[in-house]
Amino acid sequence: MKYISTRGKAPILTFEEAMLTGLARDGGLYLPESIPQMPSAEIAALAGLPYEEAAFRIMRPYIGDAFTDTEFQDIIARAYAGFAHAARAPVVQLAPGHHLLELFHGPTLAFKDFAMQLIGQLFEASLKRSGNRVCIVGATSGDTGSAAIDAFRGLEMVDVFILYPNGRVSEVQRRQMSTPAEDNVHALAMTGHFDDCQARVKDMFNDFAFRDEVGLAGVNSINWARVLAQVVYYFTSAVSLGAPQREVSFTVPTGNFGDIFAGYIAKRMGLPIDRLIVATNQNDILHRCLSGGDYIPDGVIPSISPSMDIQVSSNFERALFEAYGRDANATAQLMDELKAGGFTVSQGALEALRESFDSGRVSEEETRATIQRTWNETGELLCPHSAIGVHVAEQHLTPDVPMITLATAHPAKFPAAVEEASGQHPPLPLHMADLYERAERITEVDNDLGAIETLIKDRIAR
Ligand SMILES: Cc1ncc(COP(=O)(O)O)c(C=O)c1O
Ligand SMILES: N[C@@H](CCOP(=O)(O)O)C(=O)O
Repeated sequence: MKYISTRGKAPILTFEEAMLTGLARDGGLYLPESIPQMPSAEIAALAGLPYEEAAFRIMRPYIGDAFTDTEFQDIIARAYAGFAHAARAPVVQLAPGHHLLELFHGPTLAFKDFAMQLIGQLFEASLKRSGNRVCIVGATSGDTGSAAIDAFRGLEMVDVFILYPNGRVSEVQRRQMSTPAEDNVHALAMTGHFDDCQARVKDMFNDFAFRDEVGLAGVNSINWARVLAQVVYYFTSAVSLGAPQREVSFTVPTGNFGDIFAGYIAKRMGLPIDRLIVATNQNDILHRCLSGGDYIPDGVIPSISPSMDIQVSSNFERALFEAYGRDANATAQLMDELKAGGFTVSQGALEALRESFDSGRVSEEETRATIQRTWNETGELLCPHSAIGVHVAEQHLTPDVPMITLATAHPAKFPAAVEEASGQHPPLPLHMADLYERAERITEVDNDLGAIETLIKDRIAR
């Protein structure tokens, strides 16, 4: 399996190379040159398998010869051993025809753990073999950073620098990033919002001198391996509700478009998915674009679902590449227009996007009301992001196709918002019970590329 860039001008890579690279050298994102198909009988055979075995069967065709089957199976087993639920990604019923896929049973309580714990193991195996070192730089609105720091803390051949928007993540998220004591992990609180952090990370990838000097790697969902790991739970949840004999739909709380794009890949592989529904908060650029075709960022507004406070949605580039019939020049042109302020999706590409995706936007008040109502009616305490998914899903329920809403984080990551909405205080799980007593280690940085690069080089040299 080979990987190509959405902008068509970067070297074609193997899985292992694409994983260790992150962003392509032409600024694009890597995708497999073709999407492997999973026949119905193979999908049906996933029923009842342990999550790890299903993950192996689904991801194996993408890996090429990077790892032997036994190595890959061991890597997957280690990745999910620390999850607090035997099913890893359990499905619970909220109402007739509406199900919740709980993706928050990993060590840092968000769906990011599914990919990040796996990538941590994949990087370790690959770097041990090559003897190379890498410097991971990531941007986070709260969850990617905590998951990355947990997955890579203490790894000898890896340094991790996470840029987060100062004052715009929840206290639990901040403490998850700032309290690990291992000196290979660094929480950098940057002035600005998430889009600024993500832009500086991309700038570092486009600064080839810096990139090559430090051995830059990325673990945001620009990294194909992140998306791949997230494909698995679309299959396991759909099969648990009767796929492939029966279609299902998914509603996905969306920001950077990585998670829902994984659902799109599952559909392209042959999983019978009817609709993929993008659920946004008040930072609704994706909903506006899917509704009218214009993609024009107009500034991030902080919300009670901070992880989705995003206006420049990285993975939408992958969706556009597919919607334009894999036309790399057209994709590159759109991304140039975005730098200059925004773009309009062509009518044909918009229709192609709408063949798979619907969308909805949820206000702050509706988010709070959904947390409260869901708690009262079902006893399920939702985090604000998951509540956005549930609210949008409820507007798209149909009698014949079961809906699965992705619950992307544990309510305990956002206790203030959840308590205000429901009157319930979500306690931290035992392994994090002393989080508020642990010492924090944070470096404040300005939104200044040169200064951040210098800081990273200095820390690595120590
Ligand atoms: C809790 C939570 N929900 C939803 C999202 C949105 O996911 P994506 O960025 O893959 O669209 C994020 C951030 O990525 C998140 O942390
Ligand atoms: N919501 C994310 C933003 C980064 O997304 P990613 O999936 O591209 O890493 C976060 O919590 O950091």
